[in-house]
Amino acid sequence: MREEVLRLENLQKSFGSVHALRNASLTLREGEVVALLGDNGAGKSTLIKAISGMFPVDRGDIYVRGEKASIRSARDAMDLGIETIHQDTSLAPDLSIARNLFLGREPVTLKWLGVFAPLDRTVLREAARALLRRVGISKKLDADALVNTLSGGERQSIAISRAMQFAAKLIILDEPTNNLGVEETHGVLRFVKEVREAGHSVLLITHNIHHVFEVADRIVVMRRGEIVAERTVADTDLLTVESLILGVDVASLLKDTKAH
Ligand SMILES: Nc1ncnc2c1ncn2[C@@H]1O[C@H](COP(=O)(O)OP(=O)(O)OP(=O)(O)O)[C@@H](O)[C@H]1O
Repeated sequence: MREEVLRLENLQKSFGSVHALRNASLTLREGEVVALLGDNGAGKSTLIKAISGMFPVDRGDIYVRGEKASIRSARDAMDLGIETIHQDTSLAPDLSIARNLFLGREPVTLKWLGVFAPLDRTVLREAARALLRRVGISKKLDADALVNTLSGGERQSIAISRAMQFAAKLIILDEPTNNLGVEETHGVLRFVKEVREAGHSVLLITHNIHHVFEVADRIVVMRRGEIVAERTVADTDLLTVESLILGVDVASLLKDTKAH
């Protein structure tokens, strides 16, 4: 069996009287794309915020590659190889696309005697162009353009490209194709597949079930803070997944609607 990348054991989180997470347990393995599904308010964002260090859980444990982890900040999560792209993702608006893609990890040139130059703009620009080509957004975007000149969808593509380029083990994508055009959406889905082939894992939150069937290996469904079902994509179908999300038998609902 493949190596375990992340294991959540009985996570609980309440906001006042709202139980956003109730004993949520989940395991993700190397090279696996898991789609986290659920209706509005099911607890998906709360779960990924707990994994990405945005707030602590009230109870429960998180294990990363078999070791119990204490994730108290986004930095802790990144140091453990977990990168999260949130819906309201933040880039540095006054810097270029190229700078944003490599923020904090700018390529350096090895000078003779082993001295590193602080930032090689030529290498940076070329690496940025190659990355934009891979995501399929190179036609429209110039690596030197400032991020504050981009649309919301374009910014999302840049943030996703950055995470996919650098994430060590696990990438969490929160509604990654929201606001994206057709070409950008295909670029992101293709990139998710590539990331899996390279042995990384992806936790994908989306309301688009068609995307789930295109890229995910496994589906995990949440309702009212609980994980209520897990299925491999190969062993399920659209109607079953919709029924699990809503907690009703969608097939018989459709039959009843036709009968009336
Ligand atoms: N900071 C907060 N303060 C109070 N309640 C919160 C907070 N964050 C989430 N909740 C509540 O916790 C529950 C789960 O919310 P969460 O955002 O995790 O759901 P979700 O599955 O991500 O929903 P959506 O698909 O609409 O984004 C909801 O009832 C929500 O109102």
